[in-house]
Amino acid sequence: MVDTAKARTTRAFAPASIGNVSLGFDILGAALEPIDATLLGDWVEVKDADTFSLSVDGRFADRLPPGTKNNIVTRCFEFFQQALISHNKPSLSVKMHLHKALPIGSGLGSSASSIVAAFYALNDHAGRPFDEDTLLVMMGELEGQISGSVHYDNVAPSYLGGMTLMTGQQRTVCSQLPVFDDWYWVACYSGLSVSTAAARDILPRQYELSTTLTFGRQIGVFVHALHSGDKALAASVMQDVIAEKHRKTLLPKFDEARAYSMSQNALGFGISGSGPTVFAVTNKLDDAKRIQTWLNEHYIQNEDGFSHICRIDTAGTRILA
Ligand SMILES: Nc1ncnc2c1ncn2[C@@H]1O[C@H](COP(=O)(O)OP(=O)(O)OP(=O)(O)O)[C@@H](O)[C@H]1O
Ligand SMILES: N[C@@H](CCO)C(=O)O
Repeated sequence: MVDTAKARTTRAFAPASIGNVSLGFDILGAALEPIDATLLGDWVEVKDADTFSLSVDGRFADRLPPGTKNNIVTRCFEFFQQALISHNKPSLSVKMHLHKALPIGSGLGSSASSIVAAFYALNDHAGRPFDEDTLLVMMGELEGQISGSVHYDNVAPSYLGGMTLMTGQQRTVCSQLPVFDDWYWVACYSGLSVSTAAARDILPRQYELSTTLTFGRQIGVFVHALHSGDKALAASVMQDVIAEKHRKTLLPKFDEARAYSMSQNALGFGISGSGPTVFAVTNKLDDAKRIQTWLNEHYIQNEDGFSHICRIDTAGTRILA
């Protein structure tokens, strides 16, 4: 029996993220940190208890599928327990709580944020039996179960922070890239919900050779530009040749939002993950504020929508007091 007076609690926060970042479909992601210090992401608490339970709260908790079993956090717990058992480690006797701050199907890495916070909190509570790569592979597996395909471009930046490039390897699953700390990222969620699986289904199965050559060139040039500090060169290749023209049909006012942002000196503009959140990159706060105001007035479709001016979050998932 757990002595409730001595029950330990571990709480982890995992930030929102932009998957793809326009030029790196499925292989490039970035974590977001609002400049007004809003905690934009989910947090998960793990507490010693005799029997497992999951409670939820937060602005978007009522949009979660009903029932503990249907929440991805419960599946993370079951997966983690199984991993402990198969590595001959002591199993956990805990209950969990999810604070759901990110809207579901938003393009802000909502399921990834829950998954990453859950695994991080469980691992920390268990005395950190699993290393970074092992945890990341677990996170990718669970993200794949829920969105229909394994992609790390939300879980990796949310976990590790910064901008992450997936390597395709099981060890050193991703590399962290340098970021320009004077760039602002205006992220605007329209309030609609777009399922990642559906937004993947509308993409072509095959692409023209010229498109694949452009995709390869862009990612190579972008990584070089980040490492050499060439901001203009980096911005010049932030164009989506894979998903945008297909997915923007799901996003009312997308073309107008892009046109306005580019007219206000945006360095880049694109769909965050599978949408409907869009992002604009600027190097001046005034430009970011004008773009944010326009997006608030024209891109947001209902009362669920919101926007934030962000920097890249370099801390990633962290323990909350
Ligand atoms: N804790 C959770 N957080 C988010 N989605 C969850 C959670 N638990 C279960 N789900 C379900 O997982 C599915 C997630 O779908 P999807 O991958 O499209 O959304 P998402 O991860 O919120 O999207 P995005 O990455 O674009 O923010 C939804 O059907 C949702 O109901
Ligand atoms: N890379 C994924 C991210 C989903 O958030 C996609 O675009 O489908």
